Amino acid sequence: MSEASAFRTLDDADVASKRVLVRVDLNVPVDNGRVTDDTRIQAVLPTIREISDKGGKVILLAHFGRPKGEDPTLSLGFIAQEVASRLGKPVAFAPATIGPVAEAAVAKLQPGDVLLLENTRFDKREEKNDPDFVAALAGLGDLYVNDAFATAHRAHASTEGLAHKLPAFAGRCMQEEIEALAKALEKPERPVLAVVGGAKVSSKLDLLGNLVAKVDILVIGGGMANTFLAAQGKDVGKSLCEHDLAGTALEILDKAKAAGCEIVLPVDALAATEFKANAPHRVASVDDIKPDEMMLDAGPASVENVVARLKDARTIVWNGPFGAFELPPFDTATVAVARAAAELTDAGGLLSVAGGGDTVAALNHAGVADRFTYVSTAGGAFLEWLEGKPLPGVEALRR
Ligand SMILES: Nc1ncnc2c1ncn2[C@@H]1O[C@H](COP(=O)(O)OP(=O)(O)OP(=O)(O)O)[C@@H](O)[C@H]1O
Ligand SMILES: O=C(O)[C@H](O)COP(=O)(O)O
Repeated sequence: MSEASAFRTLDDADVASKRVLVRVDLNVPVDNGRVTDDTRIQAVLPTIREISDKGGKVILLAHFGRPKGEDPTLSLGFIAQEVASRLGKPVAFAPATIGPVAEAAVAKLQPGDVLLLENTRFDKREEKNDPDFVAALAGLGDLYVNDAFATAHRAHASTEGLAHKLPAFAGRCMQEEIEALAKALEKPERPVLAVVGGAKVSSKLDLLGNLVAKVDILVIGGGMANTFLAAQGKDVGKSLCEHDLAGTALEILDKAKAAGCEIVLPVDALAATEFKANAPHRVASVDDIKPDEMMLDAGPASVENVVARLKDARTIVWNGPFGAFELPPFDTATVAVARAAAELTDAGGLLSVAGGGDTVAALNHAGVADRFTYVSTAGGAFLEWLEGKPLPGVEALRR
């Protein structure tokens, strides 16, 4: 039995005229109210279309960012239009997740209609998987479809709790992700090189402890690398860094040593005093960062180190960019490593899998996403899957 057939899918769901709560990941990169990479939106269109075409009433549930309570800057209102224009049909928006406003919006739906509810994380009970909040969400639907593989590592009300309250099914994106990742990485050829970078240091650092037992080389980049460099006693100036997590970083280095996993940290950086595109910058050794400087990208010697390791690797798994790639020239390291991985993949010597909202945006920016063996919508969830951890959102869907 394939991994995906362990789940009920849309093939098993009778959606006609039903109110179908569909959890999607619309946590897309945005700049000035504009979606800069729509991969996650495109990924959920097949599920929305299929339910709508079969006469179901589609009620989309999604989060955006990490709000602490209601936060108008993190409203999903503008995303409804973004989904509608790609779907080719209207998507209504309710400025509430539960309660009378949401109920009224659901009551208006005709078969085939699509509605997006407000950011699920505006209610603190979402992340606590609170039974009352789950019940309130469940009251809005007859069926539940989870199409948010990228959020499946969270045991939240809309990603896990609902699956126990309503008949639950995997959406097409969820199904494809589970199958494709299992196929690509079931028995990865070694050496396996993992790249973990990006900005979500506190939520991803812990899992590196397990990852070092699974991969041969772990390349650490972005804000994650700064945290390790600081833990080693280096002055990282004003760089993105979680100083409190120095102890965890050192433990991970010990675990890597014990597991025989090589850790590759940056040796140089593009250092700047302003966080903006084209900020004046210099190439600096990681031992020579001034107190007012930020390491906004890995430097050329670091890139050379990574590319050299990559040439010997047979598999690369990648989440998190090397730098603030949205702001040129701090995209240089990410683009260089992405292109090197794409070339080695084209040449047939490397299997390349990458994932994450911003990571995919970075690969698209480098023009190489379609040359990778597989690109997942998921970042944190992809890393936890790699670690071998059961993902609560996936587990709750098992038959
Ligand atoms: N050195 C750095 N300093 C500041 N920001 C950085 C640095 N390196 C990377 N970043 C930022 O990290 C962000 C991406 O990190 P993140 O961990 O969210 O990756 P992701 O691929 O979106 O994964 P996920 O899907 O789990 O969110 C980008 O916005 C980028 O600007
Ligand atoms: O971007 C992601 O990785 C997912 O949307 C999950 O977001 P979170 O890390 O804020 O839970």
